Amino acid sequence: MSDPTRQLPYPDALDPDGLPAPHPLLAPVAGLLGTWAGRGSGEYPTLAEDFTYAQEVTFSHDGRPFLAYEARAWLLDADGAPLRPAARESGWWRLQPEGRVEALITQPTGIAEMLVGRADSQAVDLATHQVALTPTAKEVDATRRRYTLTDADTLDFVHDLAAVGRPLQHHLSARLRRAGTSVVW
Ligand code: HEM
Repeated sequence: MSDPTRQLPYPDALDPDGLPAPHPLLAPVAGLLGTWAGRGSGEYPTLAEDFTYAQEVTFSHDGRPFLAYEARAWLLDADGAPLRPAARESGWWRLQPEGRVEALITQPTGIAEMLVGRADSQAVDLATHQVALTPTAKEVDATRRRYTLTDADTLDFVHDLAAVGRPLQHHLSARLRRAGTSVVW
């Protein structure tokens, strides 16, 4: 039986100023470390209706040159109340010299994305390197993601999608606030 009070010898850190110190290659993405929450909206030409959603995103590290990434979203009704669980994903953002990023992100819908791109202290841009699909997953050809630190506590996110036979186009936009600041679901 595992003991829930047992401390991992190498816990993940959410705070860039805490211990372990972030690996130097994480410098361009240090501003992302922590938990973010907020709201977004989405659309796609195959969908009958646009939608609004809430999302929580966490970036952490264990001292090595990658971010652990986790995100979960749920749809909201017209009054802003939770409607049902939506997209979840988790993965690893591997930082390379000169702010180059290699990201691996998987979703429970059977989609595994490998993305490459660049980070500077203001923004991270990622675009598809490869997509792998389980046999029953929806067809996804490519995605493009931009994460912008509008200020130290505000993270804007835009996600474009080429899927189900449609060319790359807007799927999601969200504004997230650093947890502990004024979060609006
Ligand atoms: C915050 C994250 C996301 C939210 C809230 C979201 C929301 C939605 C919603 C509401 C739908 C309509 C189907 C349904 O009701 O489930 C949908 C469809 C879809 N989404 Fe997303 N999505 C997100 C992220 C993603 C990502 C990361 C991908 C791909 C890498 C993706 C790919 C798709 C595809 C392929 C469809 C199906 C389109 C179709 O069959 O017509 N979504 N999404």
